[in-house]
Amino acid sequence: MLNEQDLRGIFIPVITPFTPSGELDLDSYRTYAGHLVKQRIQGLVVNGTTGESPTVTWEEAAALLQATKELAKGQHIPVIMGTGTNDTAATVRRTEQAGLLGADAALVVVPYYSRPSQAGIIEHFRQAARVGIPVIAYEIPYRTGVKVTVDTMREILEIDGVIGLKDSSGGTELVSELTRFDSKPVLCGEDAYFYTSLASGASGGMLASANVRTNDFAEVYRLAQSGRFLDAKRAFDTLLPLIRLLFREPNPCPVKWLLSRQGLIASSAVRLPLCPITSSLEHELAAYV
Ligand SMILES: O=C(O)C1=N[C@H](C(=O)O)C[C@H](O)C1
Repeated sequence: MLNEQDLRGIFIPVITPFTPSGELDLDSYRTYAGHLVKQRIQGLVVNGTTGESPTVTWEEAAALLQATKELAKGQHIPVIMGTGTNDTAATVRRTEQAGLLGADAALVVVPYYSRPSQAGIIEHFRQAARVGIPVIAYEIPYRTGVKVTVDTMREILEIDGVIGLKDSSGGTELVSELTRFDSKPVLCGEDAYFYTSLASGASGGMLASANVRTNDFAEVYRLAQSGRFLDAKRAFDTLLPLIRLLFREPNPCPVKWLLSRQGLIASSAVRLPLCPITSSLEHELAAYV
């Protein structure tokens, strides 16, 4: 199981490879994730946004978790599983199942679509944390449709069993306010803000773009951790053009295209409503193959 102290460094939200006809491609997954576990990373996240959780079935996610656990075991890399939905009871059930399947922690997104009150959001996390496996809260208002305030997030982080936050709020208010008072760890989940978040108190990142040039992201983290912020910024600046391309069209379509061109997965297929990337983006991304 993961604890607060382990929530530092680079965590990779994995993609879910499909065959061109849309079936789960576990052979590709093993090649790709087998490559990732040899990089300078501190954890893997299955069934996150990058893993196309809205269109991956729970049975497929369970198969991915099992494959990931097998690959990560030898390297002692923890595996986190996305279990959050917009239904508290379903989230609790999934978090229980993730624990039984051997996940080291659950990533629980702020409940989306129904736009609950701040009190409802706190209660959602309280119930998920009661399951007994470590919970990482995930704030991503541009996807959920509801914004968690700093005070609410402070309360969520005080819940026993919640070990930290993945912050994709697209700013530095949460990370800088929360870490001012010795809070539980905050990981950056907004790739273009990675350096700024580290400089504002983040303890690492959970970053889709770190699927590519993984060790360069690890180096940005290492430099920031050793207090070499100018060097960290310079290193991060070299990654920014790639990050911008990877988020020009919906994540994870560009990342999958690049991984398939690098030969790590057999196909860049995505499930609708996600679409293959445009040829103009392909053209620009080709420089990173
Ligand atoms: O899957 C994730 O975890 C991430 N999802 C974000 C998103 O697609 O909105 C991006 C972040 O890099 C990691």
